[in-house]
Order: sequence, then structure tokens, then C-alpha cells
Amino acid sequence: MIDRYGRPLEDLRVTLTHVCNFSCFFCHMEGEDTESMQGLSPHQIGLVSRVAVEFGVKSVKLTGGEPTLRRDLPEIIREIRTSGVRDISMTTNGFLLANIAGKLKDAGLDRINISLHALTREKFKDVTGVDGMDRVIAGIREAKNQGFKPIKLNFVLTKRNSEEAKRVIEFSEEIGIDELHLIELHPVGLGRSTFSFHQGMEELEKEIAKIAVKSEIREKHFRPRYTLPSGLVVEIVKPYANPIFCAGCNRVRLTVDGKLKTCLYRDDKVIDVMYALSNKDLTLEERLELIRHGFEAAISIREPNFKYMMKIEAQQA
Ligand SMILES: Nc1nc2c(ncn2[C@@H]2O[C@H](COP(=O)(O)OP(=O)(O)OP(=O)(O)O)[C@@H](O)[C@H]2O)c(=O)[nH]1
Ligand code: SF4
Ligand code: SF4
Repeated sequence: MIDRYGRPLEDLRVTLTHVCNFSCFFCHMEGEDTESMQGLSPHQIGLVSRVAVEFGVKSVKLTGGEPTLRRDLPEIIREIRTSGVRDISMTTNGFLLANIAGKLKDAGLDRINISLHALTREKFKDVTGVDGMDRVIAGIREAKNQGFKPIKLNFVLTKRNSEEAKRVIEFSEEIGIDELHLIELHPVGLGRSTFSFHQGMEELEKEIAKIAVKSEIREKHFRPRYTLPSGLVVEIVKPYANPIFCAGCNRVRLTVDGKLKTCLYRDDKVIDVMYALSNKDLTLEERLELIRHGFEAAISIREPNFKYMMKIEAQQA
């Protein structure tokens, strides 16, 4: 279903928990209020996915906090699978992945995005607060062994880790990663107070474009993508103050406390469906009908957050 700006709804981004075993200095916390930590049950998530599919959603992205901290993650994936979603993916810090990648594959997870913001131990710890680089690398390797495809790595570029970007590109090429996303820092969540570490992507993108054998624009968010001679695809993710990115936005978020949040940046563009998910007196059909109303309302209030070009200025921390 299309919103007032002609943007289809195709993707549901589900926050499974606000808890995380890392403490990255820029964490945007999916733009949510972190007071509510307890996530929705697999059944509740399955109900929302079922209705989402009716409205045109084809893919579900599982996020957090850290989604692998949910013990019932395989059950959540199975519930979503039965709702008819075609593509189920998860964004993770990778710390626990080596132990559970196989179980997630068996449950029906299609693909994984793993964050890797540094490839020197000290810098990794500086960014994430955890001395966990080796475990994350083991997680990436295990995801590959289990046959997840594509495997994407996420690298958030900041003034604190910019010298790590080339290492992460080389590493991705060496171990045969499909895609590397270079992401800019957002002034959302912790990123608001650490936005002084914002680093422009222009220089790096120019260097990448120079050696690329192919360049294209992805439909989702109109993100630029470059194929390097090694076959690695590097995608540039610059959502802040970028009306082109917002024009290609095809998603709604489901928050930990049962709200349909129509934009990462907006707390005023939210529809609460918790009543439909939690009231025990409702029949299944009544629940589904209320969630349908929720989606209709969410689509009617969806709008691009950035509509005009803005100059990015790093704020003082
Ligand atoms: N503002 C904004 N930023 C986004 C959005 N989607 C992704 N991002 C940024 O990109 C980061 C990484 O996104 P991922 O969770 O890996 O997923 P993705 O890149 O959207 O999805 P796929 O490439 O389809 O797997 C997020 O943490 C955000 O910083 C969006 O809709 N709006
Ligand atoms: S950015 Fe991701 S890994 Fe880092 S603290 Fe936030 S949720 Fe955890
Ligand atoms: S409207 Fe723009 S800022 Fe909001 S979620 Fe979509 S892409 Fe992100």
C-alpha cells in the first residue's frame, strides 16, 4: 500500500529488545524510548507480520538492542515465516552468532547483517565497549559456513574509527563477504550527544567509486552501490538530512512496546497496536482487524522525514 508521498510499504523492521551486550558510543536505539525493555512475544510479532503481509510487506528485519539475546529468537523467526513474509533478515553485533547461527538457519532466517566497526582490538573495544572482535569474526565465519546469503557487514564511519574503513573493506574481500554497508553516524539515541564524531562519507565514496567496476542505485532508499574488482559490493548509507534516502523509504517499525513507528526520527508519527496484541478478551479475528486499522492509520501518517536538502553540521558533544 502506497502512502501520501507515493512510497510503498514493503518492509517491517522489528525491535526485539532494547537490551544489548555492547555499548557502542553512537547507538541510535532504533529511535525508541528505552524505558520499555520487554519485547513482544513470538505470537504477537507473528500477528503483526501476518497483517503487514496483507498491506504489501515482503521483508522483515529483526533488530534491537541485540536480537540474539532473545532466547526465543528461533520461535520468533518461525512465527514470521508462517505469516508469508518472503525475506527474513537480522541485524546483529555478531557476538553470540557463532553459537546460534545454525539454529537460526534451521528456524528459517534468510540472511544476516553483522556490525563490524573496527579490525584492531583496541579500536573495536573503544567503539563497542567490549573486547569482542575475535568472537564477532568467529560469528561472521560461522554465518558463512551455515550458508547465509547474502552476508552483509555494517561499518559506521566516525572520526573515532575512520582509519579502520580500509581494513574492513580488505577483510570483507578476503573472506568473501557479499556486501559492506558504510553507514554515517545519526543524531538519534546516543548519536545525539556524540554527533561531533560525525565524519562525512564523500572522500571515501569518491575513492571507492574510482576503483569500482560497476555502480548502481538500489531501489531501497536510492542507496548508491559500487562493485569492486573483487566482487565485493559496497553500499553507501547516508540517511541523515537526505531527502533522496527518505523518498525511497519503504518501511514501518514495530517497537518493543507494540507501536507502529513510521520513522526512525519521529516520536509523533506512531500508532499503538498494543491493545490489539495484549487484550485477552479479543478473538483472533478482532485482533487482526484492529491491527489492520493500525496499519491503515500508520500508512496515512507516514511521511519522509527529510524533505529538503539540509547542511549537516556536527554538534558539540
Ligand atoms: N534513517 C534511517 N536509517 C536507516 C534506515 N534503514 C537503515 N538505516 C541505517 O542503516 C543501518 C543499518 O541498517 P540494517 O539494519 O543493516 O539494514 P538495512 O541496510 O536497512 O537493510 P538490508 O540492506 O536490506 O539488509 C541502520 O542502523 C541505520 O543506521 C531507515 O529506514 N532510516
Ligand atoms: S549499535 Fe547495536 S551493537 Fe551497538 S550498542 Fe546499539 S544495539 Fe548494541
Ligand atoms: S523517513 Fe527517512 S529518516 Fe525516517 S525512517 Fe524513512 S529513511 Fe529513515
